[in-house]
Amino acid sequence: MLQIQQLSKTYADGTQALRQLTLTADRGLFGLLGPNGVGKSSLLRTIATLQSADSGTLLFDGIDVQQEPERLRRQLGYLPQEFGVYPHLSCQALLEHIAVLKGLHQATARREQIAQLLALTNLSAVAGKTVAQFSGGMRQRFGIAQALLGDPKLLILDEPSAGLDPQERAQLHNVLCEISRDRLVLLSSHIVDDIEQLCPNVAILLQGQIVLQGDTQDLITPLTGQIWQAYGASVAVPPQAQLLQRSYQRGIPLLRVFAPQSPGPDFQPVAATLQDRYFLALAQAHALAQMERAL
Ligand SMILES: Nc1ncnc2c1ncn2[C@@H]1O[C@H](COP(=O)(O)OP(=O)(O)OP(=O)(O)O)[C@@H](O)[C@H]1O
Repeated sequence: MLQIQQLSKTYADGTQALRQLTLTADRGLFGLLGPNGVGKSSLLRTIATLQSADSGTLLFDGIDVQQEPERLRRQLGYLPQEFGVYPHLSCQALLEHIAVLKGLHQATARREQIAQLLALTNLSAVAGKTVAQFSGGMRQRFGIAQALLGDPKLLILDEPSAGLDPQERAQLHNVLCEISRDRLVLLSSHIVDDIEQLCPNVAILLQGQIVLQGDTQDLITPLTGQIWQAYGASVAVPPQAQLLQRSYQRGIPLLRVFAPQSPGPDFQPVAATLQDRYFLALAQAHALAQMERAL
C-alpha cells in the first residue's frame, strides 16, 4: 500500500508543485487526474525517488521511500512522460541492457522474463527492430515492458496514452489491465475517459493538492439525476445550474450542467460520468479560489 502524508515540494524558482498532499492507494490501477501543470509529474517523480520532497512522509509497503530510496527502487517500475532510447539498439537488446542495469544477472532467467514481457506487450514479432523505428503505441508498450522488468510491485506510468491513436490506446489499455492484478499501477492522465475506463480508484489533483479521492463509481453515483444537457447556441446557463462543459456534438453547440432539479425545458437528464465529477471539482475549486481572492 502507498501512503502519502502532507507531502510538499517547492522548486528552486519558488514554484510550489506539491502542497501538503495526502493520498492512499492500494492494489490495482489507480488514476491520478488533473489539468496540465497541477503537479502530477512532480508527485510521480517524487514517489519514484527521482527528486526529494521538502517535507511529508511517503511509505510503500512499509518502506520509508525518502529514507530508503534504494529499497523502493528494487520494487519500482517507472515510465516517465517522455523517455529517450539509444537509437541504434534493438528492442530486445535494449531490454537486455535495462534488465542488467536492474540487477537481473542470471542470463536464462533474464531471457525468459524478456520473452514473457515481449509477448505480454505484443512486441515479440518486432523485438529485432530498433525502438527508434517504433510507432508511438509500440514505444509506449516498450516503455511498459522495460518498467516491468524485475517484476516491480509499484508501477508508475506518467501519461502513458498521450499521443496514441484509438487502436493503440485500446491495445495499451489491455496491457494495463493485464499487469495491474498483483501490483499497484499509478497512472497519471488528463484524459478523463482513460481513467474512467481503466481505474477502479481515482484521485483528482489541483494546485498541488488532492481535492477528491475515492472509488471511481462512488464518486460518480451521487451525481445521478443531476446532470443535464441542452443543444443550441441560444441556450443560456440558468442561475441555479453549474456549467460543466460547453462543447459541440456534430457541430451543434452543447451545454452540460449540474443542477439538483431540472434547470428548464431545454435541458434533458443524462447519465453522469467521471468527466462530470471532474469538471464539477474544477468549477468548485475555481469558485473557492475566487471567494478567497475577494476576501
Ligand atoms: N524542475 C522544475 N523547476 C521548476 N518548476 C517546475 C519544475 N518541474 C515542474 N515545475 C512546475 O511545477 C508545476 C507542476 O508541474 P508538473 O509537471 O508536476 O505538472 P503536471 O500536472 O504533471 O503537468 P503536465 O500534465 O503538463 O505534465 C508547474 O507549474 C511546473 O511548471
